[in-house]
Amino acid sequence: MRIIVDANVPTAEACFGSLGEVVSVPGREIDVHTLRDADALVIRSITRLDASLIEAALQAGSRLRFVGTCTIGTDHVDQAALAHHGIAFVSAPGCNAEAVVDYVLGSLSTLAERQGWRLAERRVGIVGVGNVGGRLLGRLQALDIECLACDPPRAAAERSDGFHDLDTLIADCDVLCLHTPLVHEGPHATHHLLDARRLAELAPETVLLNAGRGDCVDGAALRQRLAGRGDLTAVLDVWEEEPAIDAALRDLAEIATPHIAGYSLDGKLRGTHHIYRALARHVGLPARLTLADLAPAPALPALTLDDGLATEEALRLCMRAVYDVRRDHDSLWRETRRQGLAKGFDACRTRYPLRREFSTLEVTLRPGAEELGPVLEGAGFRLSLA
Ligand SMILES: NC(=O)c1ccc[n+]([C@@H]2O[C@H](COP(=O)([O-])OP(=O)(O)OC[C@H]3O[C@@H](n4cnc5c(N)ncnc54)[C@H](O)[C@@H]3O)[C@@H](O)[C@H]2O)c1
Ligand SMILES: O=C(O)[C@H](O)[C@H](O)COP(=O)(O)O
Repeated sequence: MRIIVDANVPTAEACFGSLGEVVSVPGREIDVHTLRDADALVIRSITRLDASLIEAALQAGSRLRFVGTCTIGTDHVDQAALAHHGIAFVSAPGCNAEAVVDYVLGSLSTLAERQGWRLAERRVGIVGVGNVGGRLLGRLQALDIECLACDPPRAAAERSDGFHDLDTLIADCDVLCLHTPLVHEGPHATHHLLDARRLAELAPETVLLNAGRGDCVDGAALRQRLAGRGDLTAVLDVWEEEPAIDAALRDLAEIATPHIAGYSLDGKLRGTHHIYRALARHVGLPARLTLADLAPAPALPALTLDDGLATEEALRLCMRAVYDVRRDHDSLWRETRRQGLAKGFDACRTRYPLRREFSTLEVTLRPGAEELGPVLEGAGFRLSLA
């Protein structure tokens, strides 16, 4: 069996090598020629697998029977076209959700420090309360931060009154976090969910964070609002037209990163392992590797805190010890200037430094520092007492 795997999938050979011959190809270069000799395809979100590519590959003699994406998002794959041709499709729901939540907490904590406010004073609106948004809600509530949730599909399916509509979040929240999938059609379409009208309605000083998909926000309208009134703070991880992003919007965003919110090693390995198990099942072979076999021990497994740190200071210190979002902002800035927008954006992603999740760090509290426990645990760290 010939398995084409995106070159940005870690541990590909270790996992898929036991199931067949692995051919590594950069995700943006996977085309009809690559697929002609493929039995299985393992991708990430940058490979656009549309109906015309699938049909061209099959007409060229491809034996493709399985497609797996090691990602949460699936908008890059025409699932109906795959089903039409009897090709199995599997994605990895939730695989990097914890990493996205780490990114959001790290970004908010950085803004709070720069702009002189406290996280606990802000009301956060979460749009899209699935694997990512649901975990974010849980961690923010554990930090005693007031949250409003907006998820019309869930509200309808669960007949719950725990959800609010988007306009309520826009009117009542200081921070708006977008974690919606990209959906083009239907009653809950998300393309330009934040359009010019809604962007104009955001109150001055609002923080708008998008870690869902770039097309969920009208980028040109956001650019105009930021350039014109200059009274919003934007945190953007995802962009329209990736990798050729809007340079002016990059410059106006307070935190601008190259679609890496979910790029923890842990998240990538969960995605790879999920697809490895699915492909093994598909071909009737055993999947002997466990997730624990793939993940190395963290470089920073533990740290100890003494008495004397203010709560938000301690939180920021622990977060940055594991993951500092400012590094990704700086690298997007540097590489897109040095190499041009598209090349620089992709370079940041393909050469992404090893990043672990907050839960890989054990924080030991010395006597006198015990009161930091609930907040650190709420943020996702493991705790022990000295
Ligand atoms: N930036 C990154 O690195 C990164 C990483 C992972 C996922 N993502 C993106 O985030 C999206 C969400 O991830 P997830 O794991 O939470 O997915 P999920 O499918 O578990 O949850 C998505 C939620 O959004 C809700 N939703 C759908 N349409 C909506 C609308 N119009 N308004 C409000 N809510 C709506 C759904 O009901 C669902 O509960 C993914 O589809 C992916 O595109 C980005
Ligand atoms: O949907 C996802 O899981 C994320 O957006 C994913 O982390 C994006 O990374 P990529 O697939 O582009 O490498």
